[in-house]
Amino acid sequence: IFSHTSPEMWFQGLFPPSVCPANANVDTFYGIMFDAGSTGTRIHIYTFVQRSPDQPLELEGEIFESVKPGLSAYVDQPEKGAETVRGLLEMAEDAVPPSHWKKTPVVLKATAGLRLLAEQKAQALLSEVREVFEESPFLVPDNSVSIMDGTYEGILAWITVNFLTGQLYGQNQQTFGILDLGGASTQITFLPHSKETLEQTPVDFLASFEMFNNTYKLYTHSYLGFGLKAARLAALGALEKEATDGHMFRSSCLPKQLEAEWHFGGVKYQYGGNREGETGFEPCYSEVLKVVQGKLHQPNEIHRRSFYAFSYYYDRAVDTDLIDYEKGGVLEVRDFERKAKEVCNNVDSYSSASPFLCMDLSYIAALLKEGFGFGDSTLLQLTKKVNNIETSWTLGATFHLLQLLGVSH
Ligand SMILES: Nc1nc2c(ncn2[C@@H]2O[C@H](COP(=O)(O)OP(=O)(O)O)[C@@H](O)[C@H]2O)c(=O)[nH]1
Ligand SMILES: [Ca+2]
Repeated sequence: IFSHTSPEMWFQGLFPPSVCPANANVDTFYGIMFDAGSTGTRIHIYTFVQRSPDQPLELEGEIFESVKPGLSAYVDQPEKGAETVRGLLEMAEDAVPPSHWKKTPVVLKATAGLRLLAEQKAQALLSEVREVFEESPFLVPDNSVSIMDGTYEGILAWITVNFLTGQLYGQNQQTFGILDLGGASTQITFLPHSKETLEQTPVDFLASFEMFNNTYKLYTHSYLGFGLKAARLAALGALEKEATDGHMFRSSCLPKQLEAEWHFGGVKYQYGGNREGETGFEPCYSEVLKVVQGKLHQPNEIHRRSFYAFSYYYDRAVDTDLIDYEKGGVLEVRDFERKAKEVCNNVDSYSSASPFLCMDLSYIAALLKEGFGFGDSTLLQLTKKVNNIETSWTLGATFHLLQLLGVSH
């Protein structure tokens, strides 16, 4: 069982852990979780304290660092890919005191970028990372380097957000759903309240999960190929074509005169604007609509649940001043469409930002409305951090890991 650091412990941050008066009699634990995402690799080093054996572990803080590109960009240089992990792991040697190295578990979970690679190439990358782990001074549990099932990606992010917002313990539990938009896949997860949802949902969209002495039966799904960057390729038609070399993929979502190239998942793509044809919101929206229309399950109950949205939902909302980078904010689904219109109908005045801004916003609007079936006025809480901890599946995964290792229960 876990709980938040209590407010009266505010003074802890002022002292190094070893001399902090509050730490005189407490045990400190660390957990290292790597997120090998499609666009980058990130290390999350969590610190937990246990004040006495019969008290729950408390999450004390997080150290976070990241590198780009992700492991999948090293598809043909697995050793070089693993070196990026080694660099981040060296940071952990500074963050965790040497006396704790041997009992601090280190785990890496890869998501959609590696799911999309040929099995053999993905395994070669993972086995190089495994070697880096074995050479480190940390505890390497069985199966510590793997590709995570998409179902867990959603569940664990749901655990993180609901833990950080205090919904998993105490009275008045009112859980939030989560929307995660990665580079290569996207997840939707919520706790259904209505019997209809449970009855009308295909079984592979429901998953039971045990955490903090509770069993949660969640609606969750990870859509592979529906992440923001994968959707760009789908909208450009670059996924249907076998040979991408030398071919110019054009879209009405891009600035008319643009011609450029882009590397994703180890492949080079050339793309450009619709020199002769139409541009602007209308044609762009119908392009991105084709990517999502009729392809996603639409649970009715989402109209009555509240959702937290992060990752690319957050990043694009920041890019277009819909929310503040530090504070995040609350948006309606229609705000993304409104912004998409504004940007797409004036692409040239936004060309200093990413040339994909119009396409990305249009895709987000289409995904929310036509993909998941959200209403225009559904409220989304855009959040990057809660209590200074990243809203990422990695925290949920670390809880799960410590539970498995018997550090907590
Ligand atoms: N809040 C938050 N966002 C993150 C973190 N790590 C990655 N992201 C976001 O995740 C998005 C990229 O998705 P990625 O994980 O690379 O692709 P995936 O493999 O398809 O999930 C970007 O919007 C990043 O800003 C994190 O620790 N915290
Ligand atoms: Ca991710």
